[in-house]
Amino acid sequence: MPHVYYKMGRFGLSLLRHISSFPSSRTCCLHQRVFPGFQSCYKSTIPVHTCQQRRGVSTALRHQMQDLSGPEQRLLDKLYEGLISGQRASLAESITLVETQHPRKKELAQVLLQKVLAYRREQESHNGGKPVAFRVGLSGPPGAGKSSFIEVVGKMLTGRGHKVSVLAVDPSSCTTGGSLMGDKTRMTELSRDMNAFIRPSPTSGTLGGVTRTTNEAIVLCEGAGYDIVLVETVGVGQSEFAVADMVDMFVLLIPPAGGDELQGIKRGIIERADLVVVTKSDGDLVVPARRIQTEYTSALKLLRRQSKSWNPKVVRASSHSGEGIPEVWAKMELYRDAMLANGELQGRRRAQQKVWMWNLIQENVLYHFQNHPGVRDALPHLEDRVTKGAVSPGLAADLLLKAFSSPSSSS
Ligand SMILES: Nc1nc2c(ncn2[C@@H]2O[C@H](COP(=O)(O)OP(=O)(O)OP(=O)(O)O)[C@@H](O)[C@H]2O)c(=O)[nH]1
Repeated sequence: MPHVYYKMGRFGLSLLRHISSFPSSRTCCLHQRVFPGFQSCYKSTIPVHTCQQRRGVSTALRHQMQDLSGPEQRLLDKLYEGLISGQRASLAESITLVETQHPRKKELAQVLLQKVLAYRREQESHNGGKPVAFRVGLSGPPGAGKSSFIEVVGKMLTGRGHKVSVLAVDPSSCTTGGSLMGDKTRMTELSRDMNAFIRPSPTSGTLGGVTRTTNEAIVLCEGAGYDIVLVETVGVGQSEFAVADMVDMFVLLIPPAGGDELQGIKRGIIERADLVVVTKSDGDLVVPARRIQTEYTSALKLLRRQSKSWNPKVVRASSHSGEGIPEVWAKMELYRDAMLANGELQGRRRAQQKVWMWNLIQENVLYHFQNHPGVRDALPHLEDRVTKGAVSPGLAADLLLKAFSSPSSSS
C-alpha cells in the first residue's frame, strides 16, 4: 500500500503536536476527524496510508453532516439549493457564512463548501475535466481606473451572455477599518445588472482571513453559475500577491502617469502580470499612455517567463470611450484558451490549492503558537533580550518552541 511521508522540521512537528492537543479548537476537531490517529503519528517521519486518509476525509464530512441539528441541516439545504439554482440572495448569504468568525458557523460553512465543491467537480467532469469558470485578478494603484474598467468590461460580458461576479480584497479594511478602494458607490450600473454579482471586501479580519474567505467565495460564485469571476484589489501591501495566487490570470492596471505615481508599483508584481492594461487611454492621455505601453513592453521582455504558452502583453484601453475594451477581453480569452489547451491553467489551479492549504495551516499554527500560555509568558522578556543583543534570535526561538511543546506548559 502506498505511503505518503510528511517530512517536517522540529518546528513544524512541535507546533502540530501542540495543536493536536487543543481539544476544543476547530483545527484540532477537524484534524482528528480528517486524520483519525493524527496525534499518534507525528514522529520525525510520518507514514500515513493514503486510502486510510481518504476514508478519513469522507468520514470527517459524514460526521459533520450527522452532527448537524435539524435547523442547521435545513439552513444548509436551503443555501445549497438556492446557490446552485443561481439565486443571488443565497450566494450572498453563503458568502456571509464563510466570512463568519463564529466557530460553529465556520464548520457549517465548510460542510456547504464541500457540497459545492462536489457539485462543481461534477460540472467539470461534464465539461471534459476543464474548469467551468475563468478567474481573473485585477490590481492597480489607487485611482488607476479599476472600478471603471470592471464596470465597462462587466457590462460587455453580461451583454454577451456571461454571468460575472466581482469580489474585492481591500487590504486597508483589514488594518484600519478604512477603505483604500473608496467608500464611494462603485460600479453603479453593473451592480444593477441581474447577471452580475458584486461583493465588497469584508471589513474586518487579517489579510490571511480575507484571502481565505475570498478563495471560498470564488468557489461559491462558481457553484452559483458565474462563469467569470473577477477579483479586484488595490496595489498596496501583499494583497495583490495574494490575489495573483488565487486566479487563472492576473491583470495589472496602470494609469498613464509617470514618475512618482508609478513608484508604488512593485517589480515583483509586474513579474506576476499576465497582462498589463494601460488605462485612460483617451484624449490628452493617449500620448502618455502610448509611452507607458512602450516602457512596460520593454520591461516585460527582461522578466522571466511564467508560462510556456503565454508571453505577457501590454495593451491600452479607455473605459470612458470604450476604445480597446473588446481587444483587452479578446487577449484574455486568447490567454485562457492557450493555457487550457496545454493544461497549464489546470496545473496552476492545482498548485494554488496546495499554496492555499499551507497558508491556512501557517496561519492557524502561528495563531496557536502566539496564544500558548507558556509562549505568551516568555515572549516579552525574550523579545526584549533579543532586541538588546543579549540573547541570539536562534536561542530565543528554541526556548519559545520548548515552552510551546513542553507537556506541562500546554496543560
Ligand atoms: N480619462 C479617463 N479617466 C478615467 C478612465 N477610467 C477611470 N477614469 C477616472 O479615474 C478616476 C479613478 O477611477 P476609478 O475607476 O474609480 O479608479 P479605481 O482604480 O477603481 O480607484 P480606487 O477605487 O480609488 O482604487 C475617476 O475620476 C475616473 O473618472 C478612463 O478610461 N479615462
